[in-house]
Amino acid sequence: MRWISNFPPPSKTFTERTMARDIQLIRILGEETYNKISNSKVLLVGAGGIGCELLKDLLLMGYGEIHVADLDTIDLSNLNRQFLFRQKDIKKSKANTAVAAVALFKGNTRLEPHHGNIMDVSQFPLSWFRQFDIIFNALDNLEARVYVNRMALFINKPLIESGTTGLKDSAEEFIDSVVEKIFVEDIVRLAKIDTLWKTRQKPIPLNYELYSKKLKELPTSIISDDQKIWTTEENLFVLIDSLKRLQARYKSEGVLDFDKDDKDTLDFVVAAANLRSFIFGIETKSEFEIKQIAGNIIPAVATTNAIFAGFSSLQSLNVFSDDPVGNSRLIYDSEYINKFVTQCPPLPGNSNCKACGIQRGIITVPSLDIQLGEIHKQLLKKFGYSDDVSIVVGNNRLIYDYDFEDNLISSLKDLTIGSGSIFFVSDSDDDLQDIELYLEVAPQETDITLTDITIKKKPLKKKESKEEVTIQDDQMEEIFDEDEILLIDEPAEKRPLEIEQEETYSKRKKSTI
Ligand SMILES: Nc1ncnc2c1ncn2[C@@H]1O[C@H](COP(=O)(O)OP(=O)(O)OP(=O)(O)O)[C@@H](O)[C@H]1O
Ligand SMILES: [Zn+2]
Repeated sequence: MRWISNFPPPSKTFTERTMARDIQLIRILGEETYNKISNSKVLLVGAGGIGCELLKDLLLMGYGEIHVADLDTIDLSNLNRQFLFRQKDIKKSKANTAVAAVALFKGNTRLEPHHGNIMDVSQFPLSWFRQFDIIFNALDNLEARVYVNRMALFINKPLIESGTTGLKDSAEEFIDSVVEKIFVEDIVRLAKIDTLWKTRQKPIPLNYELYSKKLKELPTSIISDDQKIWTTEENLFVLIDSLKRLQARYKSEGVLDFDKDDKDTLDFVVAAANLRSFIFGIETKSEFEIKQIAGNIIPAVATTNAIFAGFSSLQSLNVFSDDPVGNSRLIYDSEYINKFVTQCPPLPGNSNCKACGIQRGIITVPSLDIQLGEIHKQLLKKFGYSDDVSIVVGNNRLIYDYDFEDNLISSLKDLTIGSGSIFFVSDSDDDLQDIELYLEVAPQETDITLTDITIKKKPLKKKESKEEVTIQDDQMEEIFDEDEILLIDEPAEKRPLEIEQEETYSKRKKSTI
């Protein structure tokens, strides 16, 4: 990137720094996009691993206003990757702390933290979401993700989604090379960096040759002794044995997740952790003790979070382009061993999908004294449904269908339906598409209003044929040139367990919203 060398040297004051950054941004983005970004207001949901990265990225891109929402407080276990937080911040609100932490480099951006659950309708009603031009998800659970996605669909705002999970799986083809790499080569390299060991004990690489000679003499019974603190050779023995067991299971079961109650995965974690402790002069522990610690492990990789937060922020540039949807890309880890990421165009909606297969709109009422019957009448009139519809509110609470008219004379208040309730209307004749409506109360209005949407006819059901989303091979491209980002320098071959990989991949495609 040549422009860096032309760029003025680091300046001292806040204003100087901010100005310098803006000049840099204009050079990169062009004045038009720069202006659009600096006049945009965005919402970041989640201030965890990805959220901290994303907040930094969005600030550096020069967004005009950023709101950060998170329900949680900071935990000790967050500090390894949620780099905006320090020890002194433990127990404080993530949203408030993240916003305070970036004050030094926030430039001209206005920031607002919100400590709360994004699914809390009283704190975050739909009308609150409307103020934003773009919404970024940096969440760790499906429920909240699906919820924010729905809100974005109700108000037709762009949502940029991101997520990462732990380490990539590899075939673990060669146990020896795994042990050599992790416990010998990497340690030799680390030990050479003198500055790291000024105040700490230097790690000692594992003498693999020496210990591996002793392995044959060991009884397999040690594996079941979870109270004993294993010796170094016992740990190596368990590591190799568990790797073999895991390898065998991988062939039939595919990718295995760590589970503290799964002996094979626990043995591997205990042995690997103890060997590492031995190398670094840390006290080793029994399997029983490690089981308790490892039960809380969060498999998160800081660099992966940083990379995907980067993609997420860059994707937002498409919002300002002339074809936001057409230019957007799904970016995910590559199936190829020497590529880090792959991209493809956004997947088309699936008419069987609860998230994207239905129409969404807003129903506005002047007050909660309105009777359900009036809403029912408006629904039929506006959308053309026959009388035979069913109306469900929230999580599966049926409030009306053809044979259940009792509630029509009740007010919304009496039915305990309030602002933020979601109505799901389906055509019992299966003729017209289903619709989901978000209820808003607007005292300034005099009548019930319904969003202008055209309800289409339902496609005729093919017999049990599920719609499948497939991506053409030529739609997928590798995102970078090989020499730009090459994490592992092996030829571009498919991994040996190609078939399992392919299956996991197609499952993922189908589950993408
Ligand atoms: N309903 C919700 N409302 C607001 N914030 C939420 C909600 N659900 C989850 N969060 C927040 O989302 C954040 C998710 O961050 P977390 O670090 O757990 O996952 P991540 O960003 O995917 O990164 P990592 O993979 O490093 O764990 C958490 O700080 C959590 O409090
Ligand atoms: Zn969908």
